[in-house]
Amino acid sequence: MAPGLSLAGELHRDDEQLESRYQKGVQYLYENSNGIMNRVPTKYILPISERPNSRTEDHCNARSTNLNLPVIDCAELQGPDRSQVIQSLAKACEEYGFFQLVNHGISREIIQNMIDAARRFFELSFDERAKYMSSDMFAPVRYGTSFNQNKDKVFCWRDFLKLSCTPISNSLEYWPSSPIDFRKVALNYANQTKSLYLMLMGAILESLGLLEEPMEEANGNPILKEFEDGSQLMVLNCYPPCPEPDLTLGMPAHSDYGLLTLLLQDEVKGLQIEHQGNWLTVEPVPNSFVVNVGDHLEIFSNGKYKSVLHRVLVNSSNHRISIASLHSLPFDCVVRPSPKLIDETNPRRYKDTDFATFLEYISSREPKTKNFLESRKLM
Ligand SMILES: O=C(O)CCC(=O)C(=O)O
Ligand SMILES: [Fe+2]
Repeated sequence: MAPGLSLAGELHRDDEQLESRYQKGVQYLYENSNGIMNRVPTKYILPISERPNSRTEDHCNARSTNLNLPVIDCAELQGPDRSQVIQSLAKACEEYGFFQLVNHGISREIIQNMIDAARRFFELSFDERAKYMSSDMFAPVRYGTSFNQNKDKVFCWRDFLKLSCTPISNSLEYWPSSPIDFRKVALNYANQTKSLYLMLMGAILESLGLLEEPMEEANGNPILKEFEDGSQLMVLNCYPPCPEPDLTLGMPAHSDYGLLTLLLQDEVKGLQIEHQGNWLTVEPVPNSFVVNVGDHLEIFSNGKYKSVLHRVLVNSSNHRISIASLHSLPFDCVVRPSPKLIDETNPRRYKDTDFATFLEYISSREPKTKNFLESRKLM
């Protein structure tokens, strides 16, 4: 065989080997580096214009600028004099698309147990984690890496475990059985976040003027049948230390697809949101949730509430864990602007959409193209 051909063959094989290594995720890379990974592999290096500190992007980066999000106090939301906090909620959803939720009633223990269970899952051996790898978007459990590992040309520095909770009774038996208490802890956490979401959704509907009666306070939850039957997906994110954090991202800029996301982050910062043309870092507040408006709520509110772009930075010294709980209507439901929010001065701004259209969009999309929401806009 001609030497050139043999060399090409070798290179090809090397590329394949590397590729299959990257498919195993960044925690795998980290674990197998023996603590000496000085450079980030080329696979994770973003073009200059997309790096965290790029100023050539439309947005100027503000890595050192921290943001204290508007704070919504759940105790006030459930108290007798709610009008003030309902107004603050509306303002936060319009201006930031994000808020910090405090006094939410989920105990410190449940929160800490969930973060610990997630951390311990990502510390399991690779073979144990790999049992949950799947490219099926409908799998009740899915372990993977990057954003869309079958499409991304450049990978991001993140591994994830997605747990479908719709309905939990059908999914639970597929969730990881290791660490030993994982299912119990995640189930408890999923149920608690669902109740919290329903309470918040009641307040959001009220803030949009869409509830005939104020929220029922009998058991603290509104009666919102179609929301109760809605979908819930939990995403456990793991961002290991990265040797060159300025060259890559934990998650690229994206918006979340559902109505609301309830995000728990540990004490390590990394989440940035786009606000008035800047990337601002959200300060972690212990025992609170970061809540954000998703694409479906922007559509449902006919553009009044904003589904805002956010991304995640990585760092060279600390692991970061976050847990996102994404809530929406049932998968077979059509999401459309609420008819009560459409009139002559406020024409309909979005097309109807459903979950199948969304899945089709993300599985066919080229990385970095405009987000899904843009494709639903009428003007
Ligand atoms: O890790 C974070 O802080 C954000 C995660 C996120 O945006 C997501 O899971 O959609
Ligand atoms: Fe997100």
